[in-house]
Amino acid sequence: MSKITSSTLLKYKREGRKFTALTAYDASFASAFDSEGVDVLLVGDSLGMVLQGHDDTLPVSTADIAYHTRCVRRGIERALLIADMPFMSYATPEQAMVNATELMQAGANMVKVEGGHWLLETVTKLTERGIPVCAHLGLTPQSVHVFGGFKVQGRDAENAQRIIDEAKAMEAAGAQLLVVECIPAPLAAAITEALTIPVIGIGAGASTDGQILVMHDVLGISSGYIPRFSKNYLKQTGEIRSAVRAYIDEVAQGIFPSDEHTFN
Ligand SMILES: Nc1nc(=O)c2c([nH]1)NC[C@@H]1CN(c3ccc(C(=O)N[C@@H](CCC(=O)O)C(=O)O)cc3)CN21
Ligand SMILES: CC(C)C(=O)C(=O)O
Ligand SMILES: [Mg+2]
Repeated sequence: MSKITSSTLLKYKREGRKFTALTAYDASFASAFDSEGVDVLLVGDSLGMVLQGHDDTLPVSTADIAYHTRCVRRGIERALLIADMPFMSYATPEQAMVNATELMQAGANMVKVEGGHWLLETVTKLTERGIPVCAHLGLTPQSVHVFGGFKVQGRDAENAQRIIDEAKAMEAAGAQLLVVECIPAPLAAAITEALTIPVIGIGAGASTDGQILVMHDVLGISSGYIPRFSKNYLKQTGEIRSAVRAYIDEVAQGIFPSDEHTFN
């Protein structure tokens, strides 16, 4: 079984084959998701909320992400493994290089960073030095206190255009993947079409190249924030592996996300 790389995902995009991503934080879930065929696993800083019980992702450290990345790495045979860089761990290019190195050496294949124009130099420097980067635009949860809540982004024309410009600039700077979170579906569709690199959506409609969800939402065990765009697949299947297969199948067939999981 050949490993998924950024080239594989680029090929999927060209072929119009939708791919699936899930968060994972330990070896057992990672192995189950990987063996059922999830293409991308993310050690998300969402672990600050779903594992640690915080109200946001800001308390998460690079050491936390590195620990869970080492755990998830041991459960993977096929999937691409992305590690989130936590809040303030990439505030300068120098900090980014030190902390991204820690995550790559913990077993990540790629690191993910939240932000737009201010982050371009960092994306270029990481990529030049051999660290693949996934960019993250739209609702970037590390900025929740700037946004004033977990709110849909890019609703007005000016902000929508800024996000499109930032997406193109991220690709030009060397980003190999892009996550767009909580933006109107037409905006996500425009970004997906404008970029060569694959775009993964969460709360961004059905037109992106791939979909990602937080595993606790898919398995119906989140408390507190349960985003409207997520779907509990355990409820309809009753078994974890079947739930994951249902998620993969619905993404592949374009059934998920439907209108009820989409902002317009
Ligand atoms: N369990 C879980 N699932 C996630 O998807 C997730 C996390 N945790 N933690 C980190 C971030 C935070 N995220 C969130 C959390 C809440 C909303 C939310 O409540 N959104 C409103 C939209 C409000 C509006 O219309 O502007 C919603 O109804 O979904 C969205 C993203 C996404 N990520
Ligand atoms: C929701 C995804 C994209 C994420 O960044 C996380 O889980 O931290
Ligand atoms: Mg994250």
